[in-house]
Amino acid sequence: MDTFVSRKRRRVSGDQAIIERADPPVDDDNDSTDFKLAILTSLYPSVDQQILLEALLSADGSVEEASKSLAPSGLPSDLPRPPRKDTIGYQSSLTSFTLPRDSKSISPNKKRHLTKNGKTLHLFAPEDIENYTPCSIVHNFLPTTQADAILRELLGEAPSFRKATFKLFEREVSSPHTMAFYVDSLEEEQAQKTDYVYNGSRIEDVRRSLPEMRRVAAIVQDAVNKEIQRRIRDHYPDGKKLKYQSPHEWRSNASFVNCYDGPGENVGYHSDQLTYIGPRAIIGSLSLGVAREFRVRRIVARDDESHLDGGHASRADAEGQIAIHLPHNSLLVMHAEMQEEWKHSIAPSQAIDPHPVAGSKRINVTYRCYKEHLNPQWTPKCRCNIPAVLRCVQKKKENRGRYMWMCHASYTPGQEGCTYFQFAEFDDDGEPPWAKRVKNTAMSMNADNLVENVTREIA
Ligand SMILES: O=C(O)CCC(=O)C(=O)O
Ligand SMILES: [Fe+2]
Repeated sequence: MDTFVSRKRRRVSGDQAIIERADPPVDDDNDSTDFKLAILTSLYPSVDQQILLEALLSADGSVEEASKSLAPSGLPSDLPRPPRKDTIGYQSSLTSFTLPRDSKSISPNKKRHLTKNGKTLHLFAPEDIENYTPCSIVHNFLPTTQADAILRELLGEAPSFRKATFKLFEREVSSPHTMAFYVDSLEEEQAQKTDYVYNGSRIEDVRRSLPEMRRVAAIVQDAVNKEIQRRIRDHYPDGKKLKYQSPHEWRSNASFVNCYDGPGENVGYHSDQLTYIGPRAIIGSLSLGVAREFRVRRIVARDDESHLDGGHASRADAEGQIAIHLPHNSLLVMHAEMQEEWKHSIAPSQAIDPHPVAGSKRINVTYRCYKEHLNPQWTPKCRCNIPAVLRCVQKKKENRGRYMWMCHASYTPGQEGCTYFQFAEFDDDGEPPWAKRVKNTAMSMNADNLVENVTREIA
């Protein structure tokens, strides 16, 4: 699972070599509100995020105080509770929203605030979603029987899913939902267990993709490649792929499967980790079972006031929270501009409509394309001798969009690490300087295998 919380990084003083600066020009305050909210969410999974946020604000940002105010009765009595709506088929907080007639051609990159007074814009129609967010959606994606088949297959797995845990100042905190990680081959399974590092630790429970997951992966792959081409043609400047976006076919070779059991389970605002999927990554995300709300919001640099419209708009309006309704059997494609420029979450809900097969559960499969040249055997290691994490500067205007390799501990709460930092270089196709070497090695290994097989056959 990706890091879905962040924290204030420790600052270390003193001169350092350029490649190991203690104070990289990055996101020093990296969304501490999101982080605090994630802690509160993990402590009070069934309490609405809005209520948690109110508690946090009333407590001047102190998680401890906010937690105290929430603890005795479960809910502070003077906090507003969002109204309950009993709309059939939708999460309760979803409301219909009519966009202006001329809205179709507005690119999501245009600086126009769609949300006002911090309100959430709710989108349902595919054309609105692709025009106003970095995502596109395909409803009724699989034949009905196949959607049910993969849902049943994964519901069979879900009881053994685990919450992602992370250490926070000597305390273990867990994500308010469960998940598991799947890869296609035995070789990949072994490499994942021994080489790959996520939030500073290795994943012990790496699973092999199940038969229906594999069949669906092939369909997802075709659909994602089509959606990528359509996006490039219809939405990107001059109909060209973005800088750092891969020109190669998108291939699904790993997936995280998430399970949200009941309305309270959720995942806080985050961007997916780029370490193994690279810059301008694309993710295919299949939703099954209970319909839930996927929220996205733009990342606004902390020192960038330009979005604030001369003081007339708030930061919340500049971030522009948008809710995308994800019904059963829908494929959401997170396009190349998503992870670097936007954050996403699954919001806790007040009420859900039970699904005939899944009951109270939503299952989500995020199909990912792990890059061979980002296998940890090739990427930089920090001074703790752990593969460095790849991050993109999001919150500081000055270096926004630049990539960097850094010690994982800088972003893992409660963990001590080193101060390793290095700007990451990629060519226009998102390939690091060592990519050619990786290709040559792979080619010579294939040639060796071929010779070995032929020799064996002759003998
Ligand atoms: O459940 C979802 O739709 C999103 C999950 C997610 O963001 C993730 O796995 O990184
Ligand atoms: Fe994610």
